[in-house]
Amino acid sequence: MKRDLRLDDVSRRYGLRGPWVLRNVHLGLAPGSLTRIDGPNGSGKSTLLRLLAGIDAPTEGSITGRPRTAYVPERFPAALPFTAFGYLTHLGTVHGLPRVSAERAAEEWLDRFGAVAHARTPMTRLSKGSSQKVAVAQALLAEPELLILDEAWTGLDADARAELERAVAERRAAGAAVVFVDHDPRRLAGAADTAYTVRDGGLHRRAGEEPAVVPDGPHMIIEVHGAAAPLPAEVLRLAVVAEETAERLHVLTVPASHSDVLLRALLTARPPWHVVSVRHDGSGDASQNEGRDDSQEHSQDESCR
Ligand SMILES: Nc1ncnc2c1ncn2[C@@H]1O[C@H](COP(=O)(O)OP(=O)(O)OP(=O)(O)O)[C@@H](O)[C@H]1O
Repeated sequence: MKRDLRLDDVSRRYGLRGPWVLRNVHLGLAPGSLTRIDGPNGSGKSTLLRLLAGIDAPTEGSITGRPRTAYVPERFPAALPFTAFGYLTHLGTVHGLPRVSAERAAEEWLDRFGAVAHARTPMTRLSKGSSQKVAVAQALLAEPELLILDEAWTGLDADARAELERAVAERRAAGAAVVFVDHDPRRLAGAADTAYTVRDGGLHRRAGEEPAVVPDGPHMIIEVHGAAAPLPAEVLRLAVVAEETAERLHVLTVPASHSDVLLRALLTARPPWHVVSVRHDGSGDASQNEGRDDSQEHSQDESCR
C-alpha cells in the first residue's frame, strides 16, 4: 500500500428514503496500520467494511486511494460449486496468479489453517469452521494491500485463530493496512493503532487506543534469540529500546502494560522467536508478576518450537 485510503464525507443509506446508516464519515487508513471498528448491533460496522472493501458504494461522498483489497465477509457464501482447493485456486487465478502459483498458494494457506484434509471436499459439505478457514484463506492468498476482516475469527479453532493473528502481523509488516471487526474485545488487544466506534451514523475515535506505547510506568526487559530474520515490525513498534547484544540475541525494553502483546508477536512470528528471559526493569513491586508472565509465556514458547 503506497498511500492512504481516504473516505471523505461518506454517507450510506439503503433505498432512496431509507435512514442514513453512515453519515458524513471521514477516515484515513495508512499503510501498515491496524484499525479496529466496533459498535452496537446494527450500527453500520459491516456497511462501513463493505464500503472499504469496494463491494458497496457510498450514497454520497468519495473514497480515494483504494489499494489491492481482500475482504472476509461476516457471512461467507459456502454454497459454491467448488472444492476448497478448487475455489482457492480459482480465486488465485482471478487475482492474477499463474495457475501453478495459485495452486501452491491454495495448498499453503489450507496447510497453514490446518485444512489440508478438506482440500478436495466440496464447499457445500464443509463444516462451518472449515468453511471459515477457506473464507480467510481466499483473502490472504491474494497478499492484499488492504485486508478487511468482518468477524473473521468467528468459527475458527484456536490454532487457526492464532494463525490468522500471525497472518495479520505479516500483512502489516509487508505494509498492508488491516481493518477488523470482532465481537471479542481481546482480539488483537493492544495491537491496533486506532479504534473507532460506529454509533448514530458517525465514526467516533475511541480514546485510549493510542499511542500504542506509554513511556511512563514499569517496564519489562525481554531477552530474545531468533532466526536471521529481523525483529517483527510489531515488536519494534512496541519496544522503547531494542538492542542486539550478541549475534541474534536482542534485549528489548517494553512498557509492562504492553509486554504480553509484544511476547505474543514474538511467539507467533514465523519462525517464532525464543524468549530467553523476561524480567522487570529494576522495580521491586513489579516482580510479583514475573513468575506468572514467565511461566505463561514460556509454555507458549515451548508449544511454538
Ligand atoms: N443490504 C441492505 N439493505 C437494507 N438494509 C441494510 C442492508 N445492509 C444493512 N442494512 C441495514 O443497515 C443497518 C446497519 O447494518 P450493518 O450490517 O452494517 O450493521 P452492523 O453494525 O454490522 O450489525 P451487526 O453487529 O449486527 O453485524 C441495519 O439497520 C441493517 O438492517
